[in-house]
Amino acid sequence: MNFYKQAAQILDRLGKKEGSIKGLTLGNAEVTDKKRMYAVICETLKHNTTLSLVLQESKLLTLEKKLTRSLALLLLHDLLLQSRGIQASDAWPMKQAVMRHKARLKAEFVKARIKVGAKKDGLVEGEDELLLPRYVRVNLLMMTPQQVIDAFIADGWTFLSAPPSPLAPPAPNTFHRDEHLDFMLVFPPKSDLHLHPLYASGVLILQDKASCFPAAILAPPKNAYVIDGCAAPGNKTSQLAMGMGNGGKIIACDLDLRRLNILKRLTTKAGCTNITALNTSFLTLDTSTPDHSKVSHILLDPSCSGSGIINRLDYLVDAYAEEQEQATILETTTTGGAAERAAAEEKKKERLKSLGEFQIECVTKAMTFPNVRKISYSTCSIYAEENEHVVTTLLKNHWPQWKLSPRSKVLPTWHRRGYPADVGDIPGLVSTDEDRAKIADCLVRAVPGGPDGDLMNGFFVACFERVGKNDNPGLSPLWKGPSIGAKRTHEGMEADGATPAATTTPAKKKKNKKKKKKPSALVGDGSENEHGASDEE
Ligand SMILES: C[S@@+](CC[C@H](N)C(=O)[O-])C[C@H]1O[C@@H](n2cnc3c(N)ncnc32)[C@H](O)[C@@H]1O
Repeated sequence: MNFYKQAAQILDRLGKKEGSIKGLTLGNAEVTDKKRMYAVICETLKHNTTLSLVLQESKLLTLEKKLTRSLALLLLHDLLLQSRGIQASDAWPMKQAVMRHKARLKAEFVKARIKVGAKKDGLVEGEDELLLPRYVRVNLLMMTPQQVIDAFIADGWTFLSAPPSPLAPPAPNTFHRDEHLDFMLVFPPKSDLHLHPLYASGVLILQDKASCFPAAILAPPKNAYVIDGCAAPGNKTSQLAMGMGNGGKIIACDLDLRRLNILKRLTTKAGCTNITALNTSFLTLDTSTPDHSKVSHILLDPSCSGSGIINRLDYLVDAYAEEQEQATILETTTTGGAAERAAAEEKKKERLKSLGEFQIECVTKAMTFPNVRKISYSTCSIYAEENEHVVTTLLKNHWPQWKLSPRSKVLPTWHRRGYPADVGDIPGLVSTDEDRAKIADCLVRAVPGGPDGDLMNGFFVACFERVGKNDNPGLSPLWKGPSIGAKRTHEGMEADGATPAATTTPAKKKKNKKKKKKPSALVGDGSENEHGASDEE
């Protein structure tokens, strides 16, 4: 069969979620040139936002009725993004159908690139991927950052004592430590470390910087009982185990058995020994079992739109499947006009609403564990519906039992915080711009891509703390001020012997106790809770 036709069939099947990219390409006996097929499918998905825009603006599918959407995307990909062009005979009618509009398609491509480059839907394609550094988490269960640095220097790499300023990825063959997370090293974009012996032995973990934020913020003490509620494939679980020095217990729960098996494999490779994997819904966990009733910390990273993720294939497939569905609605209606576009927009809104409801349900469930004190909630979404809106609803429903951890405990030196305009009103508690700014300051965001973004995936984290019997939840609007410009801290660095962000020295604690506590409303004040100890002890 013609290569493009077969590729189009594979895209259609991916759109219907009938298999994985690898399964339908590399694992497909009917595909002869498996490597080429895998590459074409991945690249077309990566550039799907731009190519779909070209398709829409050029009206190619209306002008050339024989072309299907998936075939057109593949041919556009090769025409517009490959120097060798479409690899098919000039006599092939489908190639002719595209080439007839070559000039228009190229013009639309230039426009689409500008639009998409300006972060359409938060997905930054193509070139932006090249700008992202390769972030490496050093697995402190196996080696210290300094040992890894020395190993790379011995391999001929140049170690930079500070990150480039202004913010940029390191130059080729140079690397540096991350300025916010001490266990993280930053390498040039596209550094392929998969064959490095330290990667093979589980010392190097290739994990985006933003994805390390939730476990660093939750920072459970070494002997804690912890649940990672939506855990697979397990990068955050293994980071938790690292921070706890393999002490205590982590219950890693995921609904998807295939993904949970990946978690088991990856956490074993990382030398984690305190993890119990459970293939079940977090929402149905019995909170009264002996183990579950000891749980003090919960990490929740539930399914989300993935709209902050730059070019990760599973998210690209999801986005493609959704777009296929919407495009089918538009193409099967006679007018293809405003009403259908509005319907498609409505559908997207409904999806975000239902994701938001699921996310709220997850955190609400977490709050029912009898001894849970701290919950980190995160998404890799750029949408307020899954981020600030979720936080507002949870605060509305659960204050004064739960409040937000203050900025001083939530990556205080990280500059990108929540968006005040997206924090909703809470009658009697949050109504002014000042209130919203204070809530937003407790939240962490990362803007995807670069150069205007944070050179990582888009991300969001909030941390909730249970208000203890002796804590005064306060009355609006008396939050304690944010600690902007606080000293550099070492979040999540317990295993390395460093002091986590919220830890105070015993002397300071005594002093703090004497001070009359300022009442705070929805934002915690960073002081001790009812258990009489900070989490990091
Ligand atoms: C964003 S991913 C988690 C990524 C993971 N935290 C990591 O860092 O590797 C969301 C996960 O939630 C799982 N999930 C969805 N609904 C769930 C539920 N009700 N209970 C447990 N897991 C669920 C999905 O299978 C998926 O693996």
